[in-house]
Amino acid sequence: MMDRYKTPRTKELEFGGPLGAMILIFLMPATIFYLLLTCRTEQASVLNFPPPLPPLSTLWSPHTFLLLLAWVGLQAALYMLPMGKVTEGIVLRDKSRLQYRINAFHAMGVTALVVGAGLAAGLRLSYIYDHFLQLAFSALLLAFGLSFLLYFKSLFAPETTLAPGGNSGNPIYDFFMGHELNPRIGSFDLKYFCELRPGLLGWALVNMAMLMKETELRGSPSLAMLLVNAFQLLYVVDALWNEEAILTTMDIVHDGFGFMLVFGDLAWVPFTYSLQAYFLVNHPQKLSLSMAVGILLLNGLGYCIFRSANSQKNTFRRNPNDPRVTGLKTIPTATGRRLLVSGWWGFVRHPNYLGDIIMALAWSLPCGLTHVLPYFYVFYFTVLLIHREARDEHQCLRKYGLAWQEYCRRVPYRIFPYLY
Ligand SMILES: NC(=O)C1=CN([C@@H]2O[C@H](COP(=O)(O)OP(=O)(O)OC[C@H]3O[C@@H](n4cnc5c(N)ncnc54)[C@H](OP(=O)(O)O)[C@@H]3O)[C@@H](O)[C@H]2O)C=CC1
Ligand SMILES: CC(C)=CCC[C@@H](C)[C@H]1CC=C2C3=C(CC[C@@]21C)[C@@]1(C)CC[C@H](O)C(C)(C)[C@@H]1CC3
Repeated sequence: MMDRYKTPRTKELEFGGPLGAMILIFLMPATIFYLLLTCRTEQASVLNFPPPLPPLSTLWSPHTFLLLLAWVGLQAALYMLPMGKVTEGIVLRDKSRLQYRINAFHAMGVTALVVGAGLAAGLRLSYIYDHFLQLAFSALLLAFGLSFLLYFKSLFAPETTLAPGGNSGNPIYDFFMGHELNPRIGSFDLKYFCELRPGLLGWALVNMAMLMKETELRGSPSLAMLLVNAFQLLYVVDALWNEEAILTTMDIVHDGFGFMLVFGDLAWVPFTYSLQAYFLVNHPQKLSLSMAVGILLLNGLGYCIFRSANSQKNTFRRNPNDPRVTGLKTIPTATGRRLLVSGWWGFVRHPNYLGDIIMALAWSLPCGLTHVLPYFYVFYFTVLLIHREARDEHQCLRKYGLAWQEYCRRVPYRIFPYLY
């Protein structure tokens, strides 16, 4: 009976299959250290050979590792507190639905109070800047450790609970993509927890630490640093406020919880997304008021597109009869669900990605035009979203068939109008 709910073998492998997965398992950590080490040099030039990696005895610090564990522990404790509502995820293969607690925004409020109290008591956040490489190394160890434990756990998981994207039978590929879809310890959902809390809040905390360090060095924070902090904090707050929307993303619905997401959430996000702020500590930039206003407007434009496109689709998916979306044109599909073909989703096929990429540019511009390094996020993110868009199109074509082809005919551009 349960056999028909078994997750089928993953046939179409992504990221270049096991070899691609193996390369990424080495490349992702190497990229973090390359970026951080280059950023610490005076020239911060991508043309120079990167400085050598410090010896392991310098990178490993039990103190920073314990601090990292304490941070993740605090977030885990806040996740378990019975505050906020409980909601249901999408219907799973075996027709069940998992329950999720929606309290990331509350967790952020409590975290802000804890950090605020710490600062009042003399806590030096600039410790994070001073021990940035050690912290990144600790996060790397934590991510590898958790990924191995998750893969081991998945070997004993029922076949109905495996991830459609990470059940190839190749251990390296499945370790990377994630073998189990929603690994849980009791009601504690590890993927859902990691996706938003320790990494995203960690990113905001790292940015604030960079601002504190700059203030210690120069007496006051620069306009560029304030803009980077404000823009990225808005993005983090937005993600936590709209926590429920994450339950329908590819990461939660399709991808397992393996190295890609574990490392992405716990190490990649806090240590590469904060690169602009890290760069500004040692490479101060003069920003005129008119430039700052221009960048502010660009970020506002990106954010408006990102937020209204995401909200339009989420509102439509939750209730197609909601008055905010009833005026929009749609295409019926064989699944009974409809596709929007006007409004933001009639402009390009991924308007939310367009808004996100515009914001990415606004986050790097405060770092000036003299260095390429702080633009890493723009390059990486454009590649990530182009690849993600192709993965999503593939899944939508499978799901909606002819209706998807009709949508592509009526809305020909994927992300950038008239370009791509
Ligand atoms: N900062 C970061 O590092 C990252 C940020 N992001 C951001 O996360 C957000 C979510 O992105 P992501 O999860 O990739 O995907 P999307 O929110 O774009 O969701 C894609 C899904 O939307 C539905 N859909 C697509 N077209 C239509 C349409 N015309 N009408 C109605 N429904 C449609 C389909 O699912 P269905 O039909 O089943 O509902 C499709 O699978 C984005 O804003 C993205 O920019 C993403 C990755 C990394
Ligand atoms: C190959 C490689 C570099 C993989 C790592 C990718 C991950 C870093 C990203 C995959 C999807 C993500 C999402 C967010 C952060 C980055 C990762 C984990 C996200 C939490 C950022 C905030 C957004 O508002 C979001 C909640 C929509 C988003 C979800 C996807």
